[in-house]
Parts: sequence; C-alpha cells; structure tokens
Amino acid sequence: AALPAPDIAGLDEVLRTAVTQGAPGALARIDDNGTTYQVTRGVADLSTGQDISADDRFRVGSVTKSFSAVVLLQLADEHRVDLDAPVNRYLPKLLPDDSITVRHVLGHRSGLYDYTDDMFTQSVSGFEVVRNKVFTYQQLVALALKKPRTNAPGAAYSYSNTNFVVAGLLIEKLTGHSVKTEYENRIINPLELRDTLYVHPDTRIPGRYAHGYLTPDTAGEELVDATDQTVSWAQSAGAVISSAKDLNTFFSALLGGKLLSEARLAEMERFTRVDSTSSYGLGLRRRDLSCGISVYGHTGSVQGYYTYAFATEDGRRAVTAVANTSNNEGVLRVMAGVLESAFCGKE
Ligand SMILES: CC1(C)S[C@@H]2[C@H](NC(=O)CCCC[C@H](NC(=O)C[NH3+])C(=O)[O-])C(=O)N2[C@H]1C(=O)[O-]
Repeated sequence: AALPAPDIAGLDEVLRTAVTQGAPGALARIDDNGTTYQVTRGVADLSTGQDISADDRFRVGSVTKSFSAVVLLQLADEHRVDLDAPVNRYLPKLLPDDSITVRHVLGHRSGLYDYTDDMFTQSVSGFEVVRNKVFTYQQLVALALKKPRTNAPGAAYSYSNTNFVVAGLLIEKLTGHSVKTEYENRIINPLELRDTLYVHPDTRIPGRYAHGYLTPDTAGEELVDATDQTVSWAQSAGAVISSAKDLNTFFSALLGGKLLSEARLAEMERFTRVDSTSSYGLGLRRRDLSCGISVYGHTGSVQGYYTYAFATEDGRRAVTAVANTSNNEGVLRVMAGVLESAFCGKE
C-alpha cells in the first residue's frame, strides 16, 4: 500500500516542542522517492545564535553501529567471516567464553557488560574525564571484562557498546585496515557520502556543523558545549560524523539492497523484540509505528546529539532527525514523534 504523505506541519511541531523541552536546535530531512523535505528549529550555536541548518554535520553516536555491522556483513558475503563462529576464532583469547559468536555481538546478545554504564554515571564529570582521552579497543574491552556478564551468550538481548568495540576489533583483524578505511572503501566512497567522516581521534568536526550541548544531571545548570571530543570511548560503536542527507542515503541504500546480498540483509533483519514498539537485528533497529508501518534504522545518543535515522523496508522513504542536546529524556521522547510524522502522515 502507498505510504501516507509526510506530515510536514506535524514534523515542524515535533521539532518546535523539542526546542521548548530544552534542545537549542533541531533538524529533520525526509527523502521520499526523489522529493526532499527539510525542517529546522532553533540554533546550531548558542554563543553566536547561528540558526541550525538541515545541512549541518553532527555526531551520529550509535548510528555508527549500522556502519560497523554493514562492514562485517559484507565480509560475511565475501566468506571472510562466519557469523556463527566464536569471536575468539578470529581474536584468540579476547573474550572469556569461546561460545560468544560474531552474531551474538552484532545482535547485543553476547552478555558483555557495557563499560559506559560506569563511565557516564555522572553525565558531565564522566564526559569531562574522557572527552580528550584516546583509548585502544583493548582498553575498552578490558573495562567491560572487569564486570560480570549480563547473560549467557545468546540467551537474551542486552544492549552494550562493548559489542561494537569488539566489532571494530574484528573488522581491523579480518581486513588489516582501520575501521576508517573500511567505512570509506565500502560505504562512504561508493555512496558518495560527502558529509560523512571518521576522524577519530581528532576532536573537531570539519566544515559546517551544529554544536552539541550536554544537559547536566542537575536541573537548571548551564548546558555544556560537548561538540569537541575524541569519542574514543566509542569509536566503532559511536564515532561517525555525518549529515541528515548522508544518513538518508545510507539507510535507503542499505534497505534498497545496494550494500548487502539479500541473504545477509535478511540476517541483519532477523529481529529480537526489545519492547512493545522496537526490536533489534544485527546493528539495525526496527520501530513499529502506530499506523502499522515498520521502519528500519538506528538511533544515536552521544554527548550533545540525539539522532533518529530510519527508512521504509524498501528504502524509498528515509528520515533523519537530530536535536543538538542529550541527557534530556523529554527531548529524546518528543523526537521519536518525527517517525510518526514522516511515515504515518497526518493523524
Ligand atoms: C542505547 C542508547 C540510548 S545508549 C548508546 C550509545 N550512547 C552511549 O552509550 C552514550 C551514553 C552516555 C550519553 C550521555 N548520557 C549520560 O551521561 C547519562 N548519565 C548523554 O546523554 O549525553 C548510543 O548512541 N546508543 C543509544 C542508542 O542506540 O539509541
């Protein structure tokens, strides 16, 4: 059945509400079968008052996990990795349990503890400790292995950044290249994603970008400009920089079958239910909307930026929406409304 037309007025209302809830600015871009819609509210920079633009670069956070999953699934297509093999076959003795497989890692079913739970208990001070730090993947995995695992391998879904740090280690071991090189060779260059960069460990966002502001844990305290950071605490789990246009191109291409074989895309879309409206596949989320449509993509929450990047099953309509604040549940919840406006149209 044909999709309802996007509700642009509704989309604008969502972004306006996100700003009243505390985001300095918000942007959204819909690419719908060749037609583009762009909506913005508020500012990219609190110090200059510069308006936010739908073309601004931003930190995508965990949308990076979809990039890492695509690289590993392409390696599976090339018979260079077996998704059901133990991670330890490729990275001897990395993990304490030979039964943790590559598929467990990509589906957040490994049970590996998420080291960021300890890192960011205090949002601002935790961020200030790591914002200029450079970690190795091994250091991050070692932090996770200090804590008990959350479940037996494959027994349950439990979201953990550690899984996609392991994915980064796998990519580098299997290809002999950095994740940067593999993102560029397999995704960024073929799709001509001109705004998409992996600059780790550089702390700056090149070109035109929206500043990102971390909301403090204590109400009423000043927002913290979190724009410049290494994101070394996340790397292959969260350090990509991109734009709304590029993320729409990426998810449209992925879901349109341009990045993976049908078989591998089907494996990426084998979902575990997370809650009443969302499920997780391999580095891919599915959100079930009120109008009966399911959309596929990923969310991101990195200091200063909330991202929703989703597309229809055939990839013909995609939306990316960003609010340039984080640690603000109200903004995160409101921003989920962009999916209803973009895909379900007017109520
Ligand atoms: C599962 C998530 C939500 S968390 C995960 C990843 N982001 C992180 O792990 C960073 C967490 C700290 C971010 C920080 N929060 C705190 O410090 C809280 N004390 C803030 O809001 O700026 C990402 O991105 N994912 C989101 C995802 O996949 O949607």
